Amino acid sequence: MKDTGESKDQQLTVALRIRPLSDAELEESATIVAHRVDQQMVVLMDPLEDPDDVLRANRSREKTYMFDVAFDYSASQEEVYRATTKGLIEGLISGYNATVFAYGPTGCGKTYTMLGTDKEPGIYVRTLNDLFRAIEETSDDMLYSVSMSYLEIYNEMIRDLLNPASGFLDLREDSKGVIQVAGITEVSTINAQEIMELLVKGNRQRTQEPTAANQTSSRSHALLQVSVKQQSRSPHLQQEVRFARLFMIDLAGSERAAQTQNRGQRLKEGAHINRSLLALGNCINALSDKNGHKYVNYRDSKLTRLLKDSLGGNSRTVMIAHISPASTAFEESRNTLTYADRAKSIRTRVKKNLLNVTYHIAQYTSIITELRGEIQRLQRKISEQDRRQSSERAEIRHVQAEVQALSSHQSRAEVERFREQILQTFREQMEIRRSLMELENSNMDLQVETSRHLLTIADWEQERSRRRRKWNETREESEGKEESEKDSDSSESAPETSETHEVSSARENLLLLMSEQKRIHKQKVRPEGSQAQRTEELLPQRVSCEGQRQVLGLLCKVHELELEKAEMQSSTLLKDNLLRRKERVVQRFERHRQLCDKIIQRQRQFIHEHSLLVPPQLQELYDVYLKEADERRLERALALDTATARYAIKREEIMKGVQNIVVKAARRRSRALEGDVLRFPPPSSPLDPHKQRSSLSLSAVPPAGAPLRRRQPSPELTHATSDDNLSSSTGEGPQNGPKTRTRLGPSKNQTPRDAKDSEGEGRRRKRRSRSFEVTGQAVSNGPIPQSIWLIVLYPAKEILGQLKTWISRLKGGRGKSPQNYSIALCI
Ligand SMILES: Nc1ncnc2c1ncn2[C@@H]1O[C@H](COP(=O)(O)OP(=O)(O)OP(=O)(O)O)[C@@H](O)[C@H]1O
Repeated sequence: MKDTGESKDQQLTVALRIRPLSDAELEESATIVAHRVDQQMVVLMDPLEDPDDVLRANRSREKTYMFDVAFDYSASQEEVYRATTKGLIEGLISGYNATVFAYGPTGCGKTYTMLGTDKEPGIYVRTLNDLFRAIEETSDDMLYSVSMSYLEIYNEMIRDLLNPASGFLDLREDSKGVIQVAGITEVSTINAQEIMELLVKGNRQRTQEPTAANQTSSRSHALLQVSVKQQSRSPHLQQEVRFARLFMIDLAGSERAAQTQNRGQRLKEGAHINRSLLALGNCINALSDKNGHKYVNYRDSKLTRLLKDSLGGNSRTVMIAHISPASTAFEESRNTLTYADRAKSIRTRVKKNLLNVTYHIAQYTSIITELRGEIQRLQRKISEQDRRQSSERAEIRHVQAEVQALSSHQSRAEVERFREQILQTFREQMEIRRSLMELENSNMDLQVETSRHLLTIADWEQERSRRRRKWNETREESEGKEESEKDSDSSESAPETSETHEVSSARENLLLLMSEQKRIHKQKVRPEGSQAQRTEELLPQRVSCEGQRQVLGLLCKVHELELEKAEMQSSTLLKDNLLRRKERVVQRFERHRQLCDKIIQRQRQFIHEHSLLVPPQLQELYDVYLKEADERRLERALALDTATARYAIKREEIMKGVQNIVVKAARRRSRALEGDVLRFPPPSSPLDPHKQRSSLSLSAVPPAGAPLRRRQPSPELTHATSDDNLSSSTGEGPQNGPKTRTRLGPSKNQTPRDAKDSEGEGRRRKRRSRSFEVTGQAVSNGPIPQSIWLIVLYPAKEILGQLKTWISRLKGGRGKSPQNYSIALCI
């Protein structure tokens, strides 16, 4: 705050108030020695002066005092207030400090003047009322702020009367030299009623004790401070902010011990009171020194320190001195009048406290300057932050680039690792596929071997049955003949029934082959936890990059094509195998046909050389047989053609199916790898022949059923393959009638075992050639043996025609019954 008001000296206003005689004074028959002569003059008469004293006859017993205003007992509170304090209010709201304090001996009416009674309120209430009234009158234009504090100095200690619990407070002097009470309660309000309540509350806290001089003697100095701040409501460059404070002080009264008859605490209180009042008197003396050189010791008491500004500083000050008119209080009245009279000469330098425009502009300029400086500082800070952020961003970009490069390197390494895994998986699948092919081939060979051994056993059993039957028939015939023939029959023994070494060896081999087949079947079962399965499970989780998906997708496509190629090679091999077997069958048939030709030629030769007659029934049977043989030969040839065609079609379908599966798997995998979601079908084993192949197994294992259909001959082909041997040996048992079977000799491709078997077969053939008989009855009643069908499958027409000829000759040549003819056919 800058004090721009011009200071001017102002004399301390001193008023004197003479209270009425008290009841006690009246009882003491005290006379009135203090008189108010006029509004300013007071006369004090010495009651001890003897009027009859001649020596002092020229001397006046009266002493006259002039004050700014004087009141006697008839003066009302209102008059006192108007004459002493009311004029301060205008100055207060204009920015002038003011002080009103009541001074005088105990019981002379100081508290009465300042505080008053409910009916006759004192200066406190009236001042506050007028202050708030003035504020209210000008509040439309001006903005006010009023605060109040209230304290007492008791035994040289300061107490906050608005908050006594705060304890004793200290005095501090601020930088401008103004005395402040540290920690004092300062209540801000513009409500007069509220401030009155605070005043009453504070007065209740003030220390008052009865003494002999005053039943309500104040034992402390009381200071009520009201601060007023005022400024115009309208914003204006010339706006002033005024600030002022008003002290209203009710001092404790000086007292004489004899008068108050105080003891103990009261006496101690009186001593403190007198000491502080003495300090105040000294200050007044000093301040009233006309030369103005006397030192003013404000620091002697807290009272004088607080009144420093009021007595000698920036304040309009009013001193209201109180005296008793009674003669008994003459000394105190005289002292009071003396001090009051001296105080009149005290001059203060009054200045208006205000914040004016100049101060505002300067302040704003200062603030603007400070703000500009702050803005520049912040701008510099922002620039530094920007530079730091840009450098950090560059660093981040650099780190990101490094991380990206590293991650790209890692990504490449990861893709390479995946590629290796996929390659390993495909290698594994290829190996598995090769193994499966080998197993299938081995299985087929085993089946051929098994069929061959079964055939050996069946032949032996058939032969055994035939021998038994023959032996039984011979025995029956022998029993029916004459006794003369008994000798020859008795020599015939039962046929051999024990197994040959060949048969027992076939049985042993059969067992071995069956166990081998079981082993192969187990090997075909999918091993658990293969690399392919693990890769299949991990790959979708690992692949996260689009590039990786594309690379791995292409890799999968390449290897799917590789597997497709392997599949086709496998199919080609199987086809070649089948062709080779068919070729062997054809070769066997061809050898059989040649053998039949040879037999028929020899039979013709035999019949011709021996001029044998063929029974008619046999001739008819031969005719029927030749006719049916021709038809069946054609049907067989047609069936073979149809079977071949069907096999080709089926093979084609299987190949297409395999290709479709391969293509679908490739598309699915490509979609999975290239699509948003890398979805693989539920894990399945590429080795499990009973499941669909997995996504990664590609064409390694065909779907269930397909390989079996492809690798097993069709029903039509069964007759032309190894199953032909099996069915011919087991499908038609010996009880169905005589059965001939053609066994082929060892071929170029035969193994030693095959050669051995062929030798056994040769021996059997010899045996059959000796004992095999075909009668017309047997041929006509029983089904046509397949072996005979095989014999006549490829005979030339000429041979058949010749056969008809000699059969017809047999029928009509010798006239014998057909039953009596038997033709031994060496097959
Ligand atoms: N002008 C007056 N008119 C009527 N009664 C008065 C007047 N002045 C004082 N009295 C009465 O005199 C008595 C003492 O007054 P008061 O307590 O105000 O004296 P005091 O100076 O404050 O004393 P102390 O210094 O001991 O506090 C009170 O009962 C008061 O009512």
